[in-house]
This record gives sequence, C-alpha cells and structure tokens, in this order.
Amino acid sequence: KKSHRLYDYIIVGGGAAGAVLANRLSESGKQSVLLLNVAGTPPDAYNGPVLLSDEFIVKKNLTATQGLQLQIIQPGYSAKAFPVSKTGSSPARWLGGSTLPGLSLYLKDHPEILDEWGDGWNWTEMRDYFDKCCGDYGASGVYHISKEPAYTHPLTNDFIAAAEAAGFPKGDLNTLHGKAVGLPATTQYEDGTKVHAYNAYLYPALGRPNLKVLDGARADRLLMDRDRCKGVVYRELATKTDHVIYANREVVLSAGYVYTPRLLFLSGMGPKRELDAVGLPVLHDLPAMGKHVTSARYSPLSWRTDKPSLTHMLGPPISPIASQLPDAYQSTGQEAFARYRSTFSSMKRPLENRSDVVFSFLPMYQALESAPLQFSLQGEPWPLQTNGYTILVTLGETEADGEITFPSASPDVSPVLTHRPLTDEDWKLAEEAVTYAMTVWNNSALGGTFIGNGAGRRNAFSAVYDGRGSCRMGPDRSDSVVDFNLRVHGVQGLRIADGSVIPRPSPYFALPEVLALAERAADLILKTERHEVETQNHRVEMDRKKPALETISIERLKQECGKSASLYEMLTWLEAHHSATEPAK
Ligand SMILES: Cc1cc2nc3c(=O)[nH]c(=O)nc-3n(C[C@H](O)[C@H](O)[C@H](O)COP(=O)(O)OP(=O)(O)OC[C@H]3O[C@@H](n4cnc5c(N)ncnc54)[C@H](O)[C@@H]3O)c2cc1C
Repeated sequence: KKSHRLYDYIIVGGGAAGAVLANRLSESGKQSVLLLNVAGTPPDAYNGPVLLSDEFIVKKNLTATQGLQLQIIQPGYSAKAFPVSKTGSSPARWLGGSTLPGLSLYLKDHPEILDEWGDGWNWTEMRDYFDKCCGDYGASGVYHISKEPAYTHPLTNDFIAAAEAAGFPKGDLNTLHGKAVGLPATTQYEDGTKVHAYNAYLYPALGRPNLKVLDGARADRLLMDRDRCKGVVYRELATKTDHVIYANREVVLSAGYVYTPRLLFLSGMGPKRELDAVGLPVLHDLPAMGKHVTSARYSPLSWRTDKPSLTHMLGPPISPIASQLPDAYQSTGQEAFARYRSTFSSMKRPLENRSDVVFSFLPMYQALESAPLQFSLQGEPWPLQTNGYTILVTLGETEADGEITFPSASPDVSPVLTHRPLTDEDWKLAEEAVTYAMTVWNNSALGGTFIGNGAGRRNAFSAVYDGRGSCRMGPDRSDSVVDFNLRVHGVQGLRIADGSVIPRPSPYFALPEVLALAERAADLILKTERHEVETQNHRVEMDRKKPALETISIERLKQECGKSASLYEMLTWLEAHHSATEPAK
C-alpha cells in the first residue's frame, strides 16, 4: 500500500534535468513521483528579460543555503574572485535550477562531440531527444527556442561584420558546421522573456495528482540496503528536522554537477581514500566520483570605447545611469559568437575537424575579477564604471580539468571545486587563440582601445561556471560513475540524470545537452519499468496456467501404496501420479 512516504520514483533536484524527469515520469498518471528540491517556486522576476535575473540575483544573494555554498578555487589564477557575499557562489536553488540565472544561450555541442559520449548517446540517437525538448525554433518542442536573441546591441553587429571580413561565414551556429560567426539561438520568447525549466517543464505538470513537489528540502543521504538504493534522507530546512522517503522503483539524482556527487559521497559512495579521510563508511569505492570535471577555460579581452555600451544602458543597480533603452535587459550578455578550429589542434589531431576555440562577444566591459563568473557578468563593483566591450576567448577542450572534493562528512559543510590551471599544451592553444582574436578585432570597425588588464595571459584563463563530468558515464567503474543506462555502477535502484554524467567537454554551456539527456533518461527509466512489468505479468500468467497442486492425504497414500509401504515407495507413486495428471504441454 502506498503512503505519502513511498513513491515509485524519487527525483532529487528540480533544475533543468529534474524538471524534465518530473514531467515525463508523471505524464501517464500511472507512476507516483516525488520531486525534492532545495527551494520552491521561483520569483516572478526570473520570467523577465535575461539580464534582470543577473541583477536580481546580485541583489538577493539567493544562494546562501547552508552546505550549498560551493567554494571555487583556481590555483594560479591572477585575479582575486569577487567576494561570495556580493555575487553568490553556486547555481540557483529554486525549482528550475541553473536555468533561472542562465544567459539563455542555446548552442548545441558539435555532433562530433556527442559521438564520443558512448553507447546509445551519439548524435544520430540523440537527435530525436533534442527535437522532443526544443524542436525547431518555436515550431515544436516543450522548451521554446528563438533563432536569434530578442535584442542585439549595435556593437555586436560590428563584431560580426569584422569576423565576416576576416573569413568567418555567417549563419546558424546550431546547424552550420566548422568555422562560423553568428547570433546565438536563445531560450527567450520574442519579447525577451526567458524560458526556463520551471515554466517549460514543471509548471504544466503541477496539477497532476501523481506528482508531488517537496521544496525547502535538502537531500543529505541515500538510504541503502546493501547494493540497493531504497530512498532518501532529507533535511526540512525550515524546521531543521530530518525525514526519510522511500522509492518503490528508483531514485534519480538530478542535483547538478556539484551536488549530485556530494550526495553520493555523503552516502558512502566515492573515492575510498577520501571517504576514509572524513570517517565515512565506504559502501562503494567509486574512484571517478567528483573527478574529471570539465569546464571551458576563457579569458576576457576588453576594449574601452566611446560608443555607448550595454554597461551604460542597464540602469541601477548595475549602472549609475538610468536605462534609456529598456531593451538592453533583453540582452543575453554574450550576444554573438565566432568559432574556428585552431591550427594547433589541427596539427595535433589531424583526423578531427570540429571548432575548438570560440570567441563570444559582450557589448560591455568584463573584468578579470568576474572569474569564474560567479553570477557577476561585469566583474567590477556596482555601479559599473568602465565603458567597453569584451571578447571572451574560450578554449573548449583543454587538458586542464578539475575536481570536486568534500572536506567533511557533514552536509552543512560546502564542497570545494578546484579548476586546474592551463597545461603547457593548453597554453600553446591559448596563445594562438588570443593572437588570432587580436588580429581580427584590434583594428576592426569596433574601434576602441585595448585595456591592458592582464587578460589573455597564461594566468588569466578562468573556468566558466558550468561543469560536466563529475559523475561521468562510461563502461568501467574505475573511470566512470554511471553506465550507459545512467545506473550508478554496482548499485540497483539508483540513476543519475543531469549535467554531471556528460563525459566530453565543449566550448559551450550544457543546457541543450542536459535537456536532451533528461528526455532520454526518462525513456530509459520507463522502458525498464515496462520491461519489468511485462516480465512479472508473464510470470503471473505462467503460474496461473500451472495446475493447482493436488493435496494428497496420508490416508490416500496408504490406500494406494499399502499400509506398510516405505517412504521411497510412496514418493515413487506420487511422482508417477503427478506425471499422469499433468496436462500435456
Ligand atoms: C549563471 C549560469 C548561467 C548559465 N547560462 C547558460 C546558458 O546561457 N546556456 C546554457 O546552455 N547553459 C547555461 N548554463 C548552464 C546550464 O544552466 C546547466 O548546464 C544546467 O542547468 C544543468 O542542469 P542540471 O539539471 O544538471 O542542474 P541544475 O539546473 O543546476 O539543477 C540542480 C537542482 O538541484 C537542486 N539541488 C542541489 N542539491 C540538492 C539537494 N541536496 N537536495 C535537493 N535539491 C538539490 C538545486 O536546487 C537545483 O534546483 C548556465 C549556468 C549558470 C550557473
């Protein structure tokens, strides 16, 4: 019998992936689904135009939940990061997760990158799932995608013109392959309002009686029965009390690339040595858990300009000047992209041809201090002073990776994310990319004076704030955390479906891949259930067809075999009798 503490599926985390799963797993009405998330319905401001969200986060510092204030360390990075108290330090906690503060860019990984994910995840197999969630630019799909941003600053057009003059073909960055320049597709409606995972996927499902959303809840531990995950222990943040919920079928982790590994770790699943170090019992040694974090590395080259920039147009609290053009709020911040394949990579890996360097254009100044972009686009204190524009030189595939570590066995202590500095090989690539960017844009129609703030140097490449790979998929437990069906290696009833399982890096942010991955995860989960139900039904049917066991009394046995028959004689008779009465097959 089901009670309010027992659900078919428990989903931990209601961000991009969790919202998709909650919708899809509850869609037929047959399964009971619980979605557990740190915070509840996002404030209306998040439906607003893109940059308003950034401003709003800064004002409210929404990320202060205990134990969920990620510390980001970048050894060797030159600039001191913005203080956490001003910018917040880790993805949003509301339902909708990181899609709420997101910049609304919708740029898919190159198909060649998907082809390297592994069994079942290549571009051809994933294409239907991309279509299912995001469709064809507003014509279909759950998540509305516009072909171009709702707003583009005049400087952005100058950036594109300069790239075209330097030989970058202009076009749709999601369909053109190779070298290209263009405006990004966006998760925006035409009037600039933002599409996020809460309004696209979760809100339409909220009325379903079989879907329960539990917010104000921080999942702290998985309930394990040997190798099987049975449920989740969570903390009700308002009352500081702990509770348990049980899963009839599966627990799905969608708490993102930082907190999904943290939940495994607190449950005794992770690198043995690290669990030992904080005194947690080791349930499963998972050496790859928290390792192999990939985040693109970038450096913000900026030019001072006399022309009006977005900085001037934003208005308080970001800029001292009141916004003259409210459309500026519809900017995605990064308004245009140019990409190419470096000579360095072409020589190193001649058989590959995907672009590995991306130049993103912001019609505003971005200081080094913004790294690693902890929700601060600008990187100088408010109100902003510098009038300029910026090109982020972004390296999509570096040798430098990162790791997430956990200094304590307590869920009240925040994890630590370390992004390693560029390797010598990465630096060769970076040097080429910076020189190329300077050649193309230094004397372009954009004008302006280069700001010598150290950007472009080896110690001025930071990681972006999006990550992948901390629980990556793969065939082998020593090197990955989940298999290609997203099941945690060696554990039953537990899958991971979020950005943490993506095994390959990219120059772009991961939202398109996370949504498509979650769509496929829902299919995998429901297919498993259908298969198990069919097997069970088959068993029941077979049992039904079997003749009911005939009860034979001792008296009858004596009659049939004689009063002094031995036990052996009686068994022989029983066997013969059974064969004679069994129906022919
Ligand atoms: C500031 C910012 C801007 C971005 N901009 C873009 C962009 O323009 N384009 C793009 O493609 N991508 C962008 N991204 C990346 C994109 O948003 C992420 O790749 C995507 O949201 C990841 O989805 P997810 O489901 O893995 O995690 P998330 O969306 O981060 O969701 C995780 C959820 O888990 C919940 N949670 C965490 N821990 C617990 C716990 N212990 N118990 C219960 N709930 C928990 C959180 O509250 C959150 O709701 C951006 C990311 C950030 C941070």
